[in-house]
This record gives sequence, C-alpha cells and structure tokens, in this order.
Amino acid sequence: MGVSGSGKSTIGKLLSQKTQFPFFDGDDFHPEANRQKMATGQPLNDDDRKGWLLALNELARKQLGSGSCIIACSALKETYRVLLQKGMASQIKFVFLRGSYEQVLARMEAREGHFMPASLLTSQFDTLEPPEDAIIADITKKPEQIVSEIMETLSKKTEFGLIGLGVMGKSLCRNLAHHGFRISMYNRHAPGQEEHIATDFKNEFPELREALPFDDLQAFVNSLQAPRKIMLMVPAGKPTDLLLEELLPLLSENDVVIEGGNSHYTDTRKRGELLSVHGILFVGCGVSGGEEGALNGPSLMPGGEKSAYRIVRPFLEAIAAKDGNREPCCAYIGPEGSGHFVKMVHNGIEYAEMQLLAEVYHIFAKTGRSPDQTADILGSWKAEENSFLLEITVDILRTREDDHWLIDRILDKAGNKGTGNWTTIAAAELGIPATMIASSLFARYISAFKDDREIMEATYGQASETSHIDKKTVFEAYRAARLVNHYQGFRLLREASAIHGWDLNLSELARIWTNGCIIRSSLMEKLPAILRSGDHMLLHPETVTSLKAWKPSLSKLVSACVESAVPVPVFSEAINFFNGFSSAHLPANLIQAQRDYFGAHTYRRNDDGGEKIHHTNWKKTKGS
Ligand SMILES: NC(=O)C1=CN([C@@H]2O[C@H](COP(=O)(O)OP(=O)(O)OC[C@H]3O[C@@H](n4cnc5c(N)ncnc54)[C@H](OP(=O)(O)O)[C@@H]3O)[C@@H](O)[C@H]2O)C=CC1
Ligand SMILES: O=C(CO)[C@H](O)[C@H](O)COP(=O)(O)O
Repeated sequence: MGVSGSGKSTIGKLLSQKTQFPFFDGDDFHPEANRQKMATGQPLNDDDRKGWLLALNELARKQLGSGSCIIACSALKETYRVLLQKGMASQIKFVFLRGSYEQVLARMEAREGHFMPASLLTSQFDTLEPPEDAIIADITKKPEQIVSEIMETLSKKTEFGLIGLGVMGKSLCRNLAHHGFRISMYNRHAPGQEEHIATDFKNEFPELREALPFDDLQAFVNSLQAPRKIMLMVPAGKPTDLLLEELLPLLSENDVVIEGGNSHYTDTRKRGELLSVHGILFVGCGVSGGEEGALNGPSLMPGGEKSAYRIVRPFLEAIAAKDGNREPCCAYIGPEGSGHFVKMVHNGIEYAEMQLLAEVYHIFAKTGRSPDQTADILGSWKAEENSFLLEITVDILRTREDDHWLIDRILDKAGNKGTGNWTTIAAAELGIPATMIASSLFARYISAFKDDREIMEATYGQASETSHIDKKTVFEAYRAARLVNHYQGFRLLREASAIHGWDLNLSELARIWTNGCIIRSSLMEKLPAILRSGDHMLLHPETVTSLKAWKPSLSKLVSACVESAVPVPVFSEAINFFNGFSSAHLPANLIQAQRDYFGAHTYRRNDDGGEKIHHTNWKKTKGS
C-alpha cells in the first residue's frame, strides 16, 4: 500500500519473485462502472471503492485457500484497509511504502514518459491515513533492499509476544498458535527454580513448533516485529510493576503493551500514563474464562487508548470466544482503566453467583441429600437456567476420590485474590448498593474464621435440617436472586461509566459475557436485548413477570433458612434489596431526623416539594 508512485508494483513484483506468491495489481480489479467513471476523469468516491475493495478481499480469501498472494493497492484510508482484510484480519500483513510528497514527486518525474499532475499527488497525500500496524518500507532505499527487509521481518520476527507462562499465559499462547500467529513466549529465569520454562513448554505442544521461546527479556523483545505487541499475564500488583520496570527500557515508541492480569483499574490508569510518557501504548485488558477459556476462547475486555486497541484488535478478536452470532466476545470497552474495572465487576457478579450456588448446596445438604443427589437436582435446572458455574458445580459435586465425594474433603475456608473486595469498595465509593457482591465477599471472610465457627457451633448448637424446603422453592429463589445480582452489577457499571465519563455500552458488555467467561449463562444471553431496549432491568416486562412469579419463593426460602439457622447471606441480601428497592416509603425519614437531632445535618420535607433544607431544634420541640 501507499500513494500513487510509491513503488507498489515494483516492490510487489520483486516480493512475488522472492516468495513465489502470485502478484496482483489491485487496479486490474475495478468493476466496469469504476473504469468508466475514471475514463471520464471523475474521481472515485468511497461508495465506488467499496465494491472494488470487497473484490480484492474476495481475491485474497481465494488465494489464502491455496497459499498466499501479494496485492498492490493504495489502501489509503483505515476504512479501506478494514474492508480489505474483512474476515481474515489476522492473515493479512500490510506493507506501507512510505515517502514524503517531494520524494514521490521526484520519482514520478524521473519516470520516462510518465506525467502525474501535482494536484493528484496532493490529493493522495491528503487522503492518506498512515497505518498504525504495518511493515514500514522507506522508499528512498533500493527496491532490493526494501524487499530483503520486508522478507526478513516477515520470515524472522514474530507478530505477538506473551510474558508469564503460568496457567493463563500458557493457554493463551496455545490459543494464539492455533490461530496461526507467530509468537514469542517469555518466562523469567530463576536458577534452580524456574529454568527453561518457555523451551520446555514449546517442546510439549506440537502447535508451538513455530513459536520462539525465551528466558532472556532483551532477546524476547528483539524477536518481535515493530510495533511490538506484548501481552503480560503475571500476578497483579507488585509483580506487574516490577516487570514493566524491566521491560520499559527495552521498548520503542508505538510498541503496545497489553496487561491481561486482574489489575486494579487505578493501577492500570497510572501505568497507561507512565507508558504514554515514553510513547508506549497501553491496553489494560480484562481476561475471563480461566485456563480452559484462555485456551479455547476467553472473553476479553480491553480498555485504554483506542489507537492502541486497533493495533492489537486482530489478535484479541481472533483468540476470543465467539457469541451466538459468531461475533468475538471481545470489544473495546473504553478509555484508561475501564477494561479492568469491567473485569473487576465481572468478578464481583461471579462471587455472588458462586455464593448462591454454595448456599443452594448447603440447603440441600441440610435436607440430608448427598452431593450426587444435589448434583441431580442442579443438573435438572440446566434446561431452564443454565450457566457455566452451574455446570461446573454439578461436575464438582459428582467428583469422587477413593469412594468418597471429594467435596466433603475440601476445607471450608474460601480464598480470594482481591477483585470481590475491590468491587465492594468501588460500589461503596460510587454509592451503589451492590449488596449481594458485598455479602458474598463477607461470606468468604466468615468462612475463614474456621476456629471461631467451631467454638461458636459447640456453644450455640448446629443448624437444624431443612427437609421442609422443597426443590421448586429453591430453584425459583435462585432464579430471582440471580436477576437481582445481575441488576446490581450492571447498575454499578452504569454509575462508574457516568462518573468516569467512560461511555460504557452495557448491552455490548453483556454480549461479550455470553461466552468464554466464567459468568456466561442463559440469563446473560437475554441481557443484551434487555439492556439495549433502555428499560430498567427490573422493570422490563419479561423480568417483571419472572420476579412476580419467583419472589414468593425467595421470601419463603430465606424465612425457612433463618428459622433453621442455615446461613443464606446472599439469598437474604437479594430479597432484602428487592423489598427495599421496591418500597416507595422507607424509614430513612427517621435516619434523617436522628442525624439532624445529634448533628444538625438538616433534612428535607415531603410536604414542601423537598427543595428546601430544614433543621429542627429537637430538644426544644421535644414532645410538642
Ligand atoms: N487463573 C485464572 O483463572 C485467571 C487469572 N487471571 C489473572 O491472570 C494473571 C496470571 O494468572 P495465572 O496465570 O493464573 O497465574 P500463575 O501464577 O499461574 O502464573 C503467573 C506467571 O507470572 C510469572 N511471574 C510471577 N511473578 C513475576 C515477576 N515478578 N516477573 C515476571 N514474571 C512473573 C510466573 O512466573 P514463574 O513461573 O517464574 O513464577 C508465571 O509464569 C493474574 O493477574 C490473574 O489474576 C485472569 C483471569 C483468570
Ligand atoms: O478472574 C478470575 C476468574 O474470572 C480468576 O479466576 C480470579 O482469581 C477469581 O477471583 P478469586 O481468586 O478472588 O476467587
């Protein structure tokens, strides 16, 4: 690609000789209508070009079926290039023949018998939108040198690098390789502990035969095509900062770093600012799906500068899971740390979804059911209320070890790595009652007090059995609580978007969570349409019908569990939130009066339009 006169045909033909891939001059593929228009001296507009660009796209597609090809096409605008690579972005490489106006003009004038009006060249330069991710060839060099540099870049340097070959990093590398990307892989070297990790990993999987393994960071960086695209999959916090500190001096302007760990969104914002000072682009990308998702298609939530996302988009979209319409479960989220904020809330929703299933398991255990019997019931729910977490719970409950259920041997102290904690803090800071997320976090914390719990039970007695709670009640309560949980999570996202000016597309977020991620579910599949409709999620007609039908079971379940001393903190939050949120009158008037009484915090009245601020001298008016 490049302006007229930049040497596309010369370089294309030479490349064709070297590679043996056929060469096509794009100009030969104009439809008849375009030819006639050009013959009359009229310039082509974008609409005219569309059919032509799609014809070239078709040509490339056909050629890729039997090898590859080289096409000369000016491809001056980004939109043209998007059309050219439609449906096969990861397989197209642009070579941009770059030169100044004066250089191109001089070349044109030197061509015997060739005249190009200066005005035409000016319009070419005016239209040109230089590509952000192309092999750049300097047209002042000799054609042979240009071609050998292109060949070297294409044959030796890799397209994408990944740092951190742990659970997620390894799976993502294999996923990238499955999609035909040439990758470099790096893991740190710690003598006696972490040695030859990347090489051993490469040797383990045949799909990595083309991948380059490194335990030397400088060599890893040098192996990548410019602008480099490097993804980090290391623990969030200090390790990420240490790694960036080491990496930064090795990078060049316009390189892109994608940080895929579960980082706090404020760290992401700071890192983006730091890297931008050095001209490095930064994408803070939420990744969900665990080990299997990373291998077969995760859900990806990239945030940061849009220009940075455009460069890495072909890679991220290729490896992402695909939704029901075969669209990638990956979409640009928004600026600064928004991608990591969204991933954090995803995990918050995940916490509550997990805790609800844990409470269901507990209730059924208290009815005397074995893990297998509970698995049978949960398995029967899949037809109407399926989710990834429900499916794995069924698998977990059925898993046996030496004739015992494994679940019975797992210590009941839940761990966490921080995202539920951060979501709870963010909800509190933004004034959003994400009570189910907060409660599921605290349920994990309560579980950690195992010693206290044992002493308390010995003192106060055990929960009684709950055989009077029927399966239908539990199922309906579970369905109602899930709706409330999703409402709270999306409400938190909406508020964050408004406060931070991120312009999050909530419907699109729900769409990219329909596959690949941990909270994918049949409910999530309904949310894009509901959120797109602009309706309040809890007032959408379908939700209203469901909640009216299921709410009595939620109340009944929580009452019965409280009676039996079976802890159901997250089910309780669901019904209490719902009851409060659907009460036109709450006792908050008394809170306001108390605040005014002891601290003169003032209050508003409901009999004067609520505009004015009032204060009462409560002691003086006492009893009057
Ligand atoms: N596991 C999951 O389900 C998910 C995890 N995540 C996030 O992805 C990131 C990676 O997770 P995961 O793969 O599970 O973690 P692992 O612990 O399995 O792997 C971490 C990797 O980071 C490397 N590493 C650790 N510290 C440093 C350092 N200071 N410098 C360089 N490399 C370092 C480790 O190298 P070494 O082997 O030498 O120790 C290892 O390769 C985390 O931020 C996590 O929160 C996101 C979504 C899901
Ligand atoms: O991001 C994830 C899933 O989406 C990770 O698995 C994360 O570790 C889960 O959080 P926690 O460890 O706090 O349970």
